This record gives sequence, C-alpha cells and structure tokens, in this order.
Amino acid sequence: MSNTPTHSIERIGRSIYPLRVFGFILFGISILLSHSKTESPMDTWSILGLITCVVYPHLAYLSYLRNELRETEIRHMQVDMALIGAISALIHFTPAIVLPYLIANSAANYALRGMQQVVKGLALAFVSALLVGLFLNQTIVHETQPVELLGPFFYLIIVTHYMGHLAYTRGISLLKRKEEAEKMAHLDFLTGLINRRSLFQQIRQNDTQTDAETPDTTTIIMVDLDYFKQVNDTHGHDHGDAVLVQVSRLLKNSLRDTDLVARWGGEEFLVLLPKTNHKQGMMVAEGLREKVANGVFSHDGIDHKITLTLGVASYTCESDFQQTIQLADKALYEGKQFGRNRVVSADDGSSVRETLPCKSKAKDATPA
Ligand SMILES: Nc1nc2c(ncn2[C@@H]2O[C@H](COP(=O)(O)OP(=O)(O)OP(=O)(O)O)[C@@H](O)[C@H]2O)c(=O)[nH]1
Repeated sequence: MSNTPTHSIERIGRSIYPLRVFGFILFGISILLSHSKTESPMDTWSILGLITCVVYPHLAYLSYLRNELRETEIRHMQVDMALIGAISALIHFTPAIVLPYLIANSAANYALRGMQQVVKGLALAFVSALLVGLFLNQTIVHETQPVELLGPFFYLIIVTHYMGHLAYTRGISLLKRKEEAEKMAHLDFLTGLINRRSLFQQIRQNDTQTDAETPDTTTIIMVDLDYFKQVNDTHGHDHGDAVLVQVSRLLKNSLRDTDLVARWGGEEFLVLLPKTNHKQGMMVAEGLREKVANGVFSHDGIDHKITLTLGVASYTCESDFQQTIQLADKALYEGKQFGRNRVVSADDGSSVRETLPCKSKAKDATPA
C-alpha cells in the first residue's frame, strides 16, 4: 500500500473507532439515566436505542476492518450523526446532553473530512431527530441532573483534545515529509550529492552575497570518469553505480566544506571552488585526478581501477557563468581527445570577462 495522504487519513479514521465505542456507550448510559429521571419504564424504542449504542460501534469497526475504504469511514461518520439525532429524540432532546455529542462529532467530522461532512452530518442528525421525535411524539426536556452531564462533557473534552492531538501530529509529520521531499529534490538519489538544479541555486545565492567591489575568483572543474561504459558493460550496472557512489564520496571528502560537488549527469561531476584562483584550481584538480587514479573501487569482491579527465575554468562574478562551464567542458573534451586521465586548463584568457556588473550575475546562473 502506498503512503499517500489518503492512507494517512485512513489510519486516523481507524484510530477514532475506540472513541466511537466510548461515545456510544456514554450515550447509552444517557438513555438509562433519562428513564431513571422521568421514572418511566424503558419502552421498546429505548431498549432498541440502548442495544444500538452498544452494538453499532463494534459492527462499524468490523465493517471498517473488512473494507478499509475512505467511503466506509465517511459513511460511518454520517451514520454516527444520524444515530445521535435519533437517540436525542429518545432522551427528549435534552440540549445539555445532546449538544456536547453534536459538537464533538462535528469537530471530528471537520478535522477528518472538512466542512461539507459537518453540514451533511448535522443535516442527518436534524432529520433523524425530527422523524423519531415526531414518530414517538417526544417533547423537549430541559432539566438535567449533574450526573447526566458528566458523560457528554467528558466525551466532548476527550474528542476535541484527541482531534487537536491528531491535527498537531499530522501537521508535524506533513512538515517533516515536506522538508524531506524538498531535501530530496536537491539531491542526486544515487550519490547523495547536490544535483544540477541545486548547484545553480547555490551559485545564485553565493553571487548575490558577493561583494561587488572586490569579486573573488571561483574555479570550476568538470570531472568525467574515463571508459566508464566498460564497467557497466563488463560487470553490470550495480558495479557502475557502486563506482559512481565511491568516486563521488572520494571527491567530496577531498575538498573543503565550502566547495561544492554536484552530479552533473551520468558519470560527470562538477566541482565548484569558491575563492580559488585558476592556478590553485588546477592544483586541486590534479590532486583529485591522482587520488582517484591511485584508489581502488571495490564492489562484490571485484576491484575497479578508475581514472578521471578534468577540465578547469575560472570566473569572477563578472564573468559569464554559463560560458565558464562551456569552457571547462571544452577543456574536458580536449582531455578526452589527448588520451584521458589528465587535467586540462581552459585558461586562455577568455574565461574571465569583465563586462557585467557583479550584482546582476545571479540571473546568469540558470540551468542551460
Ligand atoms: N551504472 C550507472 N551507469 C551510468 C549512470 N549514468 C550514466 N551511466 C553510464 O555511463 C556510461 C557513459 O558512457 P560514455 O558516455 O560512452 O563514456 P565513457 O565510457 O566513460 O567513455 P569516455 O567518457 O569517453 O571516457 C554509459 O554506459 C551510461 O550508461 C548511472 O547512474 N549508473
């Protein structure tokens, strides 16, 4: 069963069945107390009402267990309201007793199914109270003994607090799920690295925080695994996946906390080194190349040797970020042409342009 909001509502619906049993038993006691108050003998209708109070919530629960459908739950909540109306007539509509039940159940209807369900429920309660009241020719009795009020008010307090508790816990769990979903939307599901979209967002953020007067140089390294297809073709995709995960971890662990590593796509990564000039960036790229080339990436008892080709380009916030990526990509491509397992610089002077004002750069950092 999928974990959709509908199913989480079903679980809440299910958890209120014990309250339904409790409420109807209290309502049954109200019938008994009502008769002891008027000293009238229990007639057939009152006995029937009493039996309904005891039996119905259990039957409702059993039928719910068999169906576990949203519609079953909605039907039961409406039957509840119709029964509250009918039994209200049996206890002479005593408002101090009937109102707490109506309020509590309406609150539950509202919390679980919204206003439409509340209106339907109240209409059903009203119609059934009217019909039974007319049929039994019942009058309204206002007097109540304090003991009669205990049950309904206890029920009201419990149901409304329980609904509050459900709303609170549901709100928290929805919030957690939303946060989790937002986090996942920014991460690559295989490697756990940030994805391309998130990288652009972070660059935009960094750019707006950059001091326009003294812009720093940022260096980009495009990283591509060499002959990676062979790993997949020879050993299968799970080996390829394991290698990607291990290489991405090695890249991440080899860099500063302020550097960014993103999965650019497939077997390609983008490393972004803030406050790093081109020369320093070249050294970092060489370090990464060496580490991976000297490493062994094992999966299922098989050791894989991997090499990287890296293209390096630098920019200040004045330069065109997209163009810098293209330059790094071009350098990477050249590295592949020259035989792979190498670092190639794109620094021919064109990677750092001084044309646009610093603060307006953020808009350039949008995915191609
Ligand atoms: N296992 C796995 N493989 C992937 C994933 N993404 C891309 N690939 C594979 O990466 C391979 C990339 O192949 P190519 O573009 O030919 O590159 P290459 O074999 O590394 O060769 P060069 O880049 O030219 O050195 C393809 O086989 C893709 O199926 C992934 O998430 N998991």
